[in-house]
Amino acid sequence: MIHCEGLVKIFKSDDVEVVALQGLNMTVEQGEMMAIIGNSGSGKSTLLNILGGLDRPSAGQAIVGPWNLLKMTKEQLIEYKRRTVGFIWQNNARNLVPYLTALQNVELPMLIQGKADRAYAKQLLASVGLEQRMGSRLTQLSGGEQQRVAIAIALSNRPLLVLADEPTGSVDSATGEQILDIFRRLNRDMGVTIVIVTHDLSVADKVDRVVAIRDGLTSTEWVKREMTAPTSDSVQMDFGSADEEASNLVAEGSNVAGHASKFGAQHEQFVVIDRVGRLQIPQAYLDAMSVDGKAVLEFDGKRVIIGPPDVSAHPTGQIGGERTDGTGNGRSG
Ligand SMILES: Nc1ncnc2c1ncn2[C@@H]1O[C@H](COP(=O)(O)OP(=O)(O)OP(=O)(O)O)[C@@H](O)[C@H]1O
Repeated sequence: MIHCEGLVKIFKSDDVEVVALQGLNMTVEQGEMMAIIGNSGSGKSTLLNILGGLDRPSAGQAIVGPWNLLKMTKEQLIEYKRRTVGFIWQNNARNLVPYLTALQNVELPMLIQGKADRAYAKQLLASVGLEQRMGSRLTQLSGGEQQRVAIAIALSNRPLLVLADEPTGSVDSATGEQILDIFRRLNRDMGVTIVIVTHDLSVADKVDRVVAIRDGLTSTEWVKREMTAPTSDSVQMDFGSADEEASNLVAEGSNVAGHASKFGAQHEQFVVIDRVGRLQIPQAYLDAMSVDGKAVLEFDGKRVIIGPPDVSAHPTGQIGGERTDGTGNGRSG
C-alpha cells in the first residue's frame, strides 16, 4: 500500500535548510494498522503530510497504491486527496465545521465530490457509536465525540488509507482507548489501511506494528507477536528492552511515563536495516560501548558483533572510543 524508499524532505527558508527526512525507508501493507513514534522533530508529521499529499517530497520514492507521490500533477494530487486518503488531526477543529450537525459534517466532503450519500453517512456515524447524536451541532459534542465525527468524515469518501496525526492527543486515556478500538474495528470491517503518528505508547498494543523514526530515518520496529514476520528488512534485537528503547525515542512525549512500562509486552523488537545495509544503533548502546564515530564489526558465522575499536592497535588515537568488553552490548543477528 505504501512504499517509501530513500525519502528526503528538505525545508528551505531564507538562510536555513532543515533536512526533515534523510532518506527514509518504510513499507506498509494493504489492510495494516500501524503506528509511527518518535521524538518531537524527528519527522513524523513531515512524513504523514507527504503521504497525505499535503506536502511534496524533495527526493526519493513515495508510492501509495497506484500513485507515485513525486510524479503527480496538481490535478492528480487533488484527486488523490479526495479519493485515496482520509486525514484525522489531533486538533479536530481542522476536520470539522462547528455550526453544522454531525451528519452534515460527514456529508460535506461527499457534497464537495458531487453527491451526499445520507445512508452511508449515517452508517459511518453509527459505526463510531454516534447514532444518537447525528443531529447534534459540533459545539454540543464532547472532544471525544468530535474526534469520532472526525473519523467518520475521514472515511466518508471511502479512502483506502487513513492517516491520523496524534488522534488521541487531546482526549483522556479512556476516550483515547475507545478511539483506537474504533480504528481497529473499521480496519477489520472495511479493510482500510491506518497509519497513526503518536507520542502515546499505549497505542502500541492496539496496532499490528510500531515503527520508530529517529532523525528523519526509520530506526526500530516492533511487530505484534501474533503476526508472522516484519514487513521490512529488519533483524530481531536480543538486547535491551522495548520499554527502554521506546522511552528513549519518545522521552519528550507527555503520555510516555504512564505507559512505558507496558510498552512492547506484546511485541517483538527489530532493528531496521535498509537496502544498502545501514542500521541505526540506539544512542544508549553506543554510550554503553563508548563508541563514537567508528566501530569494529565481527561476524561469528551467525551474529554480527559491533564493538568499540581497539585503541591499542591505533596508538595515534585517531580512532576514538575506549574498549570495554568488546562483545555483548552491540549484538544483532
Ligand atoms: N514548514 C517547515 N519549514 C521549516 N522546517 C520545518 C517545517 N516543517 C517541519 N520542519 C522541521 O522539520 C523537522 C521535522 O518536523 P516534524 O514536524 O515532521 O517533526 P515531528 O516528529 O512531527 O515533531 P512533533 O512530534 O513535535 O510534531 C523539524 O526540525 C522541524 O522544525
